[in-house]
Amino acid sequence: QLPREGRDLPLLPRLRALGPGLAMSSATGTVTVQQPLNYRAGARVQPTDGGQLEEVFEPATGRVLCKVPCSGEKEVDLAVQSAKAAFKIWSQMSGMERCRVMLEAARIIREQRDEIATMETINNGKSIFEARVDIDISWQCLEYYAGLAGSLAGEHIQLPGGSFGYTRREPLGVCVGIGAWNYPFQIACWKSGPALACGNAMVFKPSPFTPISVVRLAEIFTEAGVPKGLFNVVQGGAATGQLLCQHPDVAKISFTGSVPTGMKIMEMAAKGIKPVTLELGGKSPLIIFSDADLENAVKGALMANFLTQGEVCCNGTRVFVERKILDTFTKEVVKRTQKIKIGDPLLEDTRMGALINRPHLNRVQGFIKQAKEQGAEVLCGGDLYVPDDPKLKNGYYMRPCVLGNCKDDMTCVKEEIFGPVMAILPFDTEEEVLERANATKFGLAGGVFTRDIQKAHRVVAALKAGMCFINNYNVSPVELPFGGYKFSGFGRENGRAAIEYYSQLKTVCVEMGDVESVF
Ligand SMILES: NC(=O)c1ccc[n+]([C@@H]2O[C@H](COP(=O)([O-])OP(=O)(O)OC[C@H]3O[C@@H](n4cnc5c(N)ncnc54)[C@H](O)[C@@H]3O)[C@@H](O)[C@H]2O)c1
Ligand SMILES: C[N+](C)(C)CCCC=O
Repeated sequence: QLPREGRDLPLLPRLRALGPGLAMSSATGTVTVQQPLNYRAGARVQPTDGGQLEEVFEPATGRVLCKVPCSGEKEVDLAVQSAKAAFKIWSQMSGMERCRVMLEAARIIREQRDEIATMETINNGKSIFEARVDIDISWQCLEYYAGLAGSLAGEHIQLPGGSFGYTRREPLGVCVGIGAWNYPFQIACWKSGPALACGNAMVFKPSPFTPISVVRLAEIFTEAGVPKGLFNVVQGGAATGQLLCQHPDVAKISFTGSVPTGMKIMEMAAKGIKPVTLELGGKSPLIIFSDADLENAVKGALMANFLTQGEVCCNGTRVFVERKILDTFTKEVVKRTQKIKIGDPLLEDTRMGALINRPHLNRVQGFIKQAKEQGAEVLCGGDLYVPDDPKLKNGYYMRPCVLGNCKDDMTCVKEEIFGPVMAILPFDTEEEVLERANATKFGLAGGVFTRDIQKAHRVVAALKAGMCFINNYNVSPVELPFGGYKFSGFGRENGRAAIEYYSQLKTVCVEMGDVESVF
């Protein structure tokens, strides 16, 4: 374990300290994590009151990477106090000063992209190919908000008699970020980017399944020059998350996770009148019209379903296909799905790694079993996959699955599976498909493939979803706001819109004449 602050160590020893060879040469099945994974006041620390130990797995092998103590009340309070102290300094800096520090953080992430991606792959199980993209999106996010930091401004409003008013966009204070396990590093950047740009401090709690990479982000912020304590990490599960949400000095909660947990977060936030951002689950529709470019539509359907082993909130898992092209489209989708290379996620040519853990893999398998019982036809995949490499035999792999003969009332069509399972549903008319696409409690995303430009815009305008794609799916430029309708949550991440959710507006009314009193 490293008692010293991360920033005092040169790069290579720091990477090695995470485990033998967690550098570019890391191989699946070789890493163990020894350093503390809490981060407070600019350094890795052991929690003062770390209770229950959570085992953290390497999904590719089923090995235990480390055991992480869950933070209790005292540690949570120390992290919040550390953030509070740093907030006093950071919130007084100009936007341009914050911009420079954040740009430096983005630069370091970019420079260390491969090492961070390796760490993410080892802990999450997604392919290294995808993890690198996640890290690219992460530094781009910090770069984007660094750029906005210097331009945050209020407005001046002229009033009668020379009086005037103006508005100031002010930070909220200590923001809490709570993350899911599918995009651990990226989620932390999507939250800390706008939060820090607006002048806030943050305490972040990653999922107990993926506690590792976000601590590296904390170190990078410190190296880049943020005040010590501006970005802290506490580890733990629901109990630690509750302590954070209920802490009286926390001004805002930004949550990414499931709908049931989102409801609990909102209840806790309501008791403290704290603003919340909720990035929740989905069961999004992808509509393929018969005039679509078939090649692009097929590629789009795979992008909409199989990134990160299907563990993606905005996945277009209900693929509505115009009946005229149902057979051609389905045949092609099945053919390409069967070709997806599954296996060791650190190998360059792997395109699907391992699911997050054994219980989740079993849950996904349960959905497939139920789909069959309800009359769906497994057109390909859905079974467990055991790689030839003996070190991977206890990993959490399955073959990506395409379901045919699906009906709207089947569980596999109604519920978020959060695994590599695509449901294909035929449709006949635009009106019908829109009705069916919107018949869900969720509203995170949606997509349409067509060559008819008017139809494309008409359809996305009618979709009740926060993030819509025309002729593509699951691309995520950081400039575009991302977030849900209905049970998929509210608030936005990315884009200028996120600034609204990490700042508050103060209005100042200035009298230039005498007071005209009514008394
Ligand atoms: N909309 C988005 O941007 C987005 C992105 C990624 C994942 N998700 C959703 O996340 C879900 C999968 O993630 P998950 O399984 O980690 O979700 P989850 O709700 O189980 O956990 C999310 C986080 O909340 C914490 N938590 C759990 N109970 C809590 C409580 N009572 N109080 C405070 N914190 C608590 C967990 O420890 C974890 O850090 C899926 O539904 C997926 O769609 C949404
Ligand atoms: C980067 N993606 C693919 C748009 C995923 C965003 C986060 C959702 O789980």
